[in-house]
Amino acid sequence: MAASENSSRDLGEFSKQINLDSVRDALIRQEDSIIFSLIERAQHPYNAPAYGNLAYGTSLVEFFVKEAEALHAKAGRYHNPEEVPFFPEDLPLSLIPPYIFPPVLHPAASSVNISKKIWDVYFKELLPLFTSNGDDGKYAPTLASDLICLQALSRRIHYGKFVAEVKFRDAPQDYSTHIHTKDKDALMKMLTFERVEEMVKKRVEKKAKVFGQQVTIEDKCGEVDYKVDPSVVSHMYGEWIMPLTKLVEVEYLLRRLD
Ligand SMILES: C=C(O[C@@H]1C=C(C(=O)O)C=C[C@H]1O)C(=O)O
Repeated sequence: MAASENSSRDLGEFSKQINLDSVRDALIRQEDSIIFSLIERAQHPYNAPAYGNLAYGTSLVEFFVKEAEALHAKAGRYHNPEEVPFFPEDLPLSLIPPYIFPPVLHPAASSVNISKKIWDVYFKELLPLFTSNGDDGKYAPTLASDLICLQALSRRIHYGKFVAEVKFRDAPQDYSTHIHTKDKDALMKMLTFERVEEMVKKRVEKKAKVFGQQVTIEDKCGEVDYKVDPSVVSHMYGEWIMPLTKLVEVEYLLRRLD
């Protein structure tokens, strides 16, 4: 649909329809993208030369992601408030007319960007957990898979802005008290649902089992070999993906009354 086709009435209606169930459904759907992206990347070993500095001070991965983001920017990817680039500096303008996304978020949302943290966590913590040691020399498909992983993780983690918005709308007075006093701990406590987090960890472990097994015509008995260790996926969610999503929620809420 072109920009001119989304009427302001439709945009307003959509903005009102979003609720905690719908944002949680979106997060559940994004689990599939994240797990499939990890499975794709795990086909290759760690491939250290893709991440080391090249002679002129950058790395192959930085070059690859910057160039890819420039192309995606031209195609309008970053008009979408769900998409946050890793290298926002000097991105080219979009060549296509903007699609007008429903104005769900507070305008200060655009200043919430934890891409650098996500980048560091992905390369320092996550990648070594689900790839084998070694170097197969196939850096182009390796980096293409890294890009998909990074984008899926970033979209999920920055989606915390939408989660925070619906939580704020459900209890504006309670959140406002802690926003005024900039009480990050109190905000973190209010937005945390441990029971939901336990369900997320169990579900992603199950999805990693279902999506990551060798499918054969004959039924096989005995040990199943998974493409990515399901307990590692659950661990990643518990240690990094959910905490970073909550960090985005807190950062968004702190700016919600600006
Ligand atoms: C995203 C939410 O906020 C928090 C973060 C969660 C997550 O990242 O999956 C889950 C539960 C909450 O502690 C939510 O309430 O659904």
